[in-house]
Amino acid sequence: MLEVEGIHSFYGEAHVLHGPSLTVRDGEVLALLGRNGMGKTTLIRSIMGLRPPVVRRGSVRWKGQELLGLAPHEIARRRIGIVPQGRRLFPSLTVLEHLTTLKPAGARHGWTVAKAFEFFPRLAERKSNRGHELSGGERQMLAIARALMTDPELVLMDEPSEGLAPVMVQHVESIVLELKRAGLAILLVEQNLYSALALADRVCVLETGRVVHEAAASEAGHDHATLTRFLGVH
Ligand SMILES: Nc1ncnc2c1ncn2[C@@H]1O[C@H](COP(=O)(O)OP(=O)(O)OP(=O)(O)O)[C@@H](O)[C@H]1O
Repeated sequence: MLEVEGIHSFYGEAHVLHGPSLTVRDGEVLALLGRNGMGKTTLIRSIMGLRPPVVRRGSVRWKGQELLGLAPHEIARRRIGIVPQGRRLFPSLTVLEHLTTLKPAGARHGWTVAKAFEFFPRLAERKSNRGHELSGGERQMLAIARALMTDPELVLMDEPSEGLAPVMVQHVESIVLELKRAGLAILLVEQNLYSALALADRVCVLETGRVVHEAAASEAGHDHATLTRFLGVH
């Protein structure tokens, strides 16, 4: 279980997160919603120990242990993976190289390269292609496959469907559901409300760095007044 409690994150003197708290339970998908600039990416980066921002107060506990103050690679070693906003791939590395940077090709346990290729057959076909040669959808699959190479129990996904064609958005949704079925917990930042409601067990709305609403996804779907108020959807 991940427990974020009252964290305050800053970019220089700009105070962006004003003490949001949330919990991601084992094996659940929690969708983090909110309009642009409300602090979703900042929250993901704060959990993963990425700088900037700087977290000045609060706590991020994973299985009861404090993560704040640890470096991102130490957090990854505790089995938290990240699919960052904008994918963050290396243009000159091949698909295979992206995966083997994190886990040797001969590894036999957990998410191996072979298992990733079975899960993403398209990546197997493109294994010798470099990052810059991949389509948007292939890049997103690679970003997800790379996160899986750390054998995570929790994956932080920052807008995995951003900029993808509708057919790829559906594909990414089916991947999220399959990972959930495989037992992973997922904290999913998602701009598309309907996608979030279809994938998540619970939703949490962030507004100017504060959690302003939390609900089961099944209830949130019927609560148009709240959604309109916080997200501007109709
Ligand atoms: N590196 C940075 N330096 C300074 N301010 C930043 C930086 N990154 C984000 N911010 C500011 O922090 C606030 C929250 O941004 P953040 O990217 O976390 O929002 P978001 O909810 O993820 O939005 P989006 O959907 O647009 O990514 C915004 O006001 C943004 O301008």
